[in-house]
Amino acid sequence: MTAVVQTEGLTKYYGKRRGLEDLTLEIQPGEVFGYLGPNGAGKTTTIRLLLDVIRPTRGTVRVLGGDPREPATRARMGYLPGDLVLEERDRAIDYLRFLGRARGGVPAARIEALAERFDADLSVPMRKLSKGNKQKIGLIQAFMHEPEFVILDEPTAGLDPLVQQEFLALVREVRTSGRTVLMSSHVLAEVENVSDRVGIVRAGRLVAVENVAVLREKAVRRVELHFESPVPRDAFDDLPGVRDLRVEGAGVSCTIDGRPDALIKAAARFTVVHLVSAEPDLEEIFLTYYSHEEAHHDHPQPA
Ligand SMILES: Nc1ncnc2c1ncn2[C@@H]1O[C@H](COP(=O)(O)OP(=O)(O)OP(=O)(O)O)[C@@H](O)[C@H]1O
Repeated sequence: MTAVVQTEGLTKYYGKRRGLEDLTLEIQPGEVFGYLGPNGAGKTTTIRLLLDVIRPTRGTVRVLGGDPREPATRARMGYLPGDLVLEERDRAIDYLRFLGRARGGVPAARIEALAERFDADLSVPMRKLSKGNKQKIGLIQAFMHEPEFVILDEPTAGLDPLVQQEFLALVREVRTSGRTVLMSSHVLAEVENVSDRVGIVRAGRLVAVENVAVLREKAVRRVELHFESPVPRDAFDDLPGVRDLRVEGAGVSCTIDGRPDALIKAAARFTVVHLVSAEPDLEEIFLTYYSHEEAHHDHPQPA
């Protein structure tokens, strides 16, 4: 199977300023890859290299098995830029039809169906659209020619929650059809529900690539259980992965590292009336990666 993205030692300097350093990454067909990092980390630089908007200082990049410089490769891709600029005088519908023709013909019904999903008004001049409504036009043009590989730079910026849900549903459909998505964000919550893997970039370097399922399993979560009648503390003492245990009457609360299996089995001996489990906070895991990286770079050990 040919990788959709394959980079080796990909590096970009803007003069002396580092944009991206030594990125080696593969993304496989049918994957949704979340690309995360704080402002200035190098996300947009990576995306522009994949699209041949800028050229690498060194290293190699292949996209869909080809050279991103080839128009034939570009034609198989969809792209939502982070700094979307739209021709202000045009109506959105005219702009989308124009792009559709330039891309070899996109059925009008497909444009209309996407507009309906995103509740986008295509009939007004684009200068009259709010930021969120402009972003919808950007998303429609990124998906409407059904590209094999969609690259989205901060796609959910400015979208209201309902439209965000619709967008995530569309990304899942694209994956189901075997196509591939790369989406960047500086907010983990925006990508974790839809991504198969997440790459974390910081200060121009890829710090970690993790399977989202693995991240979730590693994650720390807070759990509260309420029972029908008071439970003995020793039933919950020394369970693997359980810490910060508090038992007060019929209530038990604790923090779980990894799997909740031992706690669930201990609790199952009593009658559980209520259970609350806070979503794992993946931000904390990322902070762990970040601080390792910092320790490595900023405080080198003497040889
Ligand atoms: N055209 C440019 N000229 C000079 N430096 C640049 C240029 N574009 C990016 N940089 C620098 O490269 C580094 C990475 O920037 P990049 O835009 O790739 O980050 P990002 O992760 O996309 O951040 P953001 O979320 O803020 O868009 C930053 O230090 C930035 O200042």
